[in-house]
Amino acid sequence: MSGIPMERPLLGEDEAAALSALAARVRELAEATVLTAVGTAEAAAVAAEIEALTARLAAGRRDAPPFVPSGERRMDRQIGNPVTGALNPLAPPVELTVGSDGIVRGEFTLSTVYEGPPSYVHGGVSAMVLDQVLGMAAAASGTPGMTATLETRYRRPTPLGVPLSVEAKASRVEGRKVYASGTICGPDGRVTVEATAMFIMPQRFVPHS
Ligand SMILES: CCCCCCCCCCCCCC(=O)SCCNC(=O)CCNC(=O)[C@H](O)C(C)(C)COP(=O)(O)OP(=O)(O)OC[C@H]1O[C@@H](n2cnc3c(N)ncnc32)[C@H](O)[C@@H]1OP(=O)(O)O
Repeated sequence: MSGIPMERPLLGEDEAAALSALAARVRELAEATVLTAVGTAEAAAVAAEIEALTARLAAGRRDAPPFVPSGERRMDRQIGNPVTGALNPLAPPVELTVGSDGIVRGEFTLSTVYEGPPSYVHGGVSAMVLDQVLGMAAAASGTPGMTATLETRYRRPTPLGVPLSVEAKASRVEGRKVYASGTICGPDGRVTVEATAMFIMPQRFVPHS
């Protein structure tokens, strides 16, 4: 069992917008931190200011990341998600849409905070993005589930700082199992990473089980 409660408070529109704007500033801070060359004294002074700002935010603390009321699909509500969540400074965030053809698509750019090999995206970050997008494709098929397997094939390096596209689709459903596949492409449209995955709806979530 997780130590984080399942029940979540729902954010209103104004609070979601304000906290998303805060997360955007923290994302900028993370990149500025990785790239800064201000010197040790200035870095120490900024660290002290950030410590004070963190204490201000922690003065009112929730037990778990909040949700927003869902749109058409329940999967839209996790605003703290590390891939798509506007509220999460660790998320790029990747904005995804689900087409009437069941294909989940998104465009995103990854900054230097996601660097693996110099000037390229970390392979684990690509896998995380694909896990999310394939998982949403599985959910869009009507059978959401937990990732049971995820296989990635890194065809060529994925560049940082340029627009990337990602898409995925569920290929088949077998009872509680859903199979999905997808790709990340560079700005030239060539595939950099391919993935296939299998998601399983836990027995406890099966209606009337
Ligand atoms: C659910 C709601 C989610 C909402 C999502 C919204 C979209 C957001 C997108 C989010 C995206 C991000 C998502 C994330 O990040 S999810 C986080 C990463 N994934 C996990 O933490 C999953 C951990 N594992 C489990 O919870 C359980 O093991 C699961 C749920 C996977 C199965 O436990 P369950 O008790 O249900 O299984 P069972 O024992 O009755 O077996 C049933 C069948 O499955 C077969 N099998 C089992 N495991 C595996 C395996 N690993 N590989 C291959 N096969 C496996 C098994 O042989 C059997 O086959 P058969 O004998 O019937 O042929």
